[in-house]
Amino acid sequence: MDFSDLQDRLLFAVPKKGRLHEQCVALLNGGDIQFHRRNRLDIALSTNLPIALVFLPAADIAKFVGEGNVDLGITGQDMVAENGANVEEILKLGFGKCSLCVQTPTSTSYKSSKDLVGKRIVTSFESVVGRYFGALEAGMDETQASAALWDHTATIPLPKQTTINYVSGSVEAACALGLADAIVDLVESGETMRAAKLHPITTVLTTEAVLICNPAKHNTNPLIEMIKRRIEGVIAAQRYVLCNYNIPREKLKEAVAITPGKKAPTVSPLEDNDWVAVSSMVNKKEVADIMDKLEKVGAIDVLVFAIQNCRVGN
Ligand SMILES: Nc1ncnc2c1ncn2[C@@H]1O[C@H](COP(=O)(O)OP(=O)(O)OP(=O)(O)O)[C@@H](O)[C@H]1O
Ligand SMILES: O=P(O)(O)OC[C@H]1O[C@H](OP(=O)(O)OP(=O)(O)O)[C@H](O)[C@@H]1O
Repeated sequence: MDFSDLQDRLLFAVPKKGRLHEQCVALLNGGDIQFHRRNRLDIALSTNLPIALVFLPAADIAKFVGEGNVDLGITGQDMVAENGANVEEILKLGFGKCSLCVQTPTSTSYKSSKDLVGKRIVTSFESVVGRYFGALEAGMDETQASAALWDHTATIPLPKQTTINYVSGSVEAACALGLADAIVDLVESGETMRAAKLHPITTVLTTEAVLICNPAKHNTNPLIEMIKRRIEGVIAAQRYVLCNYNIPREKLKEAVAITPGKKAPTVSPLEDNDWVAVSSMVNKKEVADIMDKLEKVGAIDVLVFAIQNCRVGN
C-alpha cells in the first residue's frame, strides 16, 4: 500500500489496542464498514466504502484529527482535553466511561485539590493536570478549573508552586513509592484506586468515547454524516429492544405511558375491534420492569425482540 491508495478515501482513525479497541471494531462491523486488516499493518482499506481505517494509539487520535492528518476518529474525551485538540465532537458513543480523579493516600487528610497546590502530583495527563493546577493557582475554584480545561480561549498560566511529573502507566504506584503526594488518573470501578490504598479527592473531568472530526472537514465530506448515522443506528440497536403486545383499546393510554417509544409507538388495529397491537422500542435495561407493568395494565402476548440495526429520528 502506498500514498496513492489513500487518495480520495476518508481517513478514519480507530484505537489500535487498549480499552476502546474492541468496541470500536464492533461499531465498524455493525455499521457494515468492511475491511481486511493485514497482519501488523495499521492502515486497512475498506472493501465496500471509500474509507481507509487507520489504527493508532487512542492518545494520538485527537491530535491527528485536530491537525487534519486524518478526517475522523474515535477516542476518549480525556484524550481530546489532554491534546488540547481543536476537534468537533459529533457523537458520544456511550462506552469508555470513567472519571479523571485527583487521588491521595487514604492515610492522608487532604480534603480538596486546593490543598494539593504546592505539592507533588504524578499523572499520565501532564497537560490537563498542568492546566488544572495552573487554574487553581490563579485563584479559580475546582469547578472553574475543570470548566477552563474545555475553553480554548482561556489562557491559563503554568503552575509555579505545584510539581507535575509525567509517568506513562502504573500511576497508582507513585504515592506508595514516595514520588507523589497525590496522583491524577482514570477511575472506573475504583478497584485499582482502592487496591493502591488511595481515595478520590476531586473529579477533574468525566470522559467517554466519542466520534470526532476535523472541524474543517465536517461539511465537505458527506461520508462523515453517513458514518455518524450508521454508528448511531448500531448504538441504538445495542441499547433498545422492540416490545410488541396486544392491549384492550380502553387501556391503550395507560400502556402507551409505559412504552412511549423513541418518538411514538406504532399502534395497529386487530380483527377484534376492542383490542389493538402496540409495537415500541424500549430501553433494554428496563425491559423486565416494563413487561411487569404492561401485564398489570392488561397487556397480553408481550413479545420482546432484539434489534439487529436501526435508524431512529433525533
Ligand atoms: N478503566 C477504564 N474504564 C473505562 N474507560 C477507560 C478506562 N481506562 C481508560 N479508559 C478510556 O480508554 C482510553 C484509552 O485507554 P487505554 O488504557 O486503553 O490507553 P492506551 O494507552 O491506548 O492503551 P494501553 O494502556 O494498552 O497502552 C482512555 O483515554 C479512556 O478514555
Ligand atoms: O477504576 P478501575 O476500574 O480499576 O479502572 C482504572 C484503571 O484503568 C486504567 O488503566 P488500565 O487498566 O487501562 O491500564 P494502564 O494503567 O496500563 O493504562 C486507569 O489508568 C486505571 O489504572
